[in-house]
Amino acid sequence: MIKAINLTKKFKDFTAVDGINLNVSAGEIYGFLGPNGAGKTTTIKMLTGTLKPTSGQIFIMDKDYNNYELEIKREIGVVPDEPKMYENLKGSEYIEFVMNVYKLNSNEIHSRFNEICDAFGIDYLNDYIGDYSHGMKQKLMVASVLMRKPKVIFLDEPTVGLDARAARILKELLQKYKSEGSAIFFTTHILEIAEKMCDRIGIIDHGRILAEGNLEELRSLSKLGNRSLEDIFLELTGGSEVKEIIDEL
Ligand SMILES: Nc1ncnc2c1ncn2[C@@H]1O[C@H](COP(=O)(O)OP(=O)(O)OP(=O)(O)O)[C@@H](O)[C@H]1O
Repeated sequence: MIKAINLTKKFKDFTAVDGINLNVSAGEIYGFLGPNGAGKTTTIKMLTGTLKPTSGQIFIMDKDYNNYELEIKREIGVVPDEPKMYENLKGSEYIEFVMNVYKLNSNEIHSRFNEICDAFGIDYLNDYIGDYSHGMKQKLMVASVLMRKPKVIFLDEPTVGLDARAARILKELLQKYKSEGSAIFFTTHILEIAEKMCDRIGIIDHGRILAEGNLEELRSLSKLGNRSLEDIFLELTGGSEVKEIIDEL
């Protein structure tokens, strides 16, 4: 469902993403981990068509971005790291706008949207988005994407700003969509979430994928043996000296 071949992004002479390959299937949750500045958001922006790759190819549902950009954008769901929404619209007007853009008018979509709002406790649709907190915007953004039940869903650090209940609901919803065949690609800094939710995990640093696989496969790559994802992550990304740094403080 999501395929990237030799994907590269350079900003002038700095290479932010360096020839990565990705393959995410239907019914799979793929977690993309990496330290700050590793290249996660740049990758997601390329996969979702908001940033043009310097080189490489992207296929979404077997369609090449170069030939089917609009069709792909119509099909995918994207929850960006910052919920950018029209601040001068009310929540209800924003949802009407999204429904018009995507030409959605079925009872099914309306009732799914209402169910997601109930689950998240979104009871502020009559207020202006400009007055929402980050978490309130994030929940509305997630609802506006998931109501469409996209077959391919990208989320950039989706739980940031969500309270524990909303984060739990989001995790459950993603599991449900996965079980119904969606391919889900998300970035996170919360290793516990990746450990619990992902079928496969890719660890990126300095624009390159250092390791990829399920937890067992990542463990077998680690010199440390049967360790947590946090240990593996720190070992691979050069953070294993953390303890020594703390000890010296
Ligand atoms: N438009 C840009 N122009 C120049 N450099 C950029 C641009 N966008 C990103 N970069 C650089 O590319 C690198 C990767 O950035 P990116 O935002 O993809 O990292 P990230 O893994 O998402 O980090 P974080 O976890 O901190 O969000 C960083 O060094 C960043 O400064």
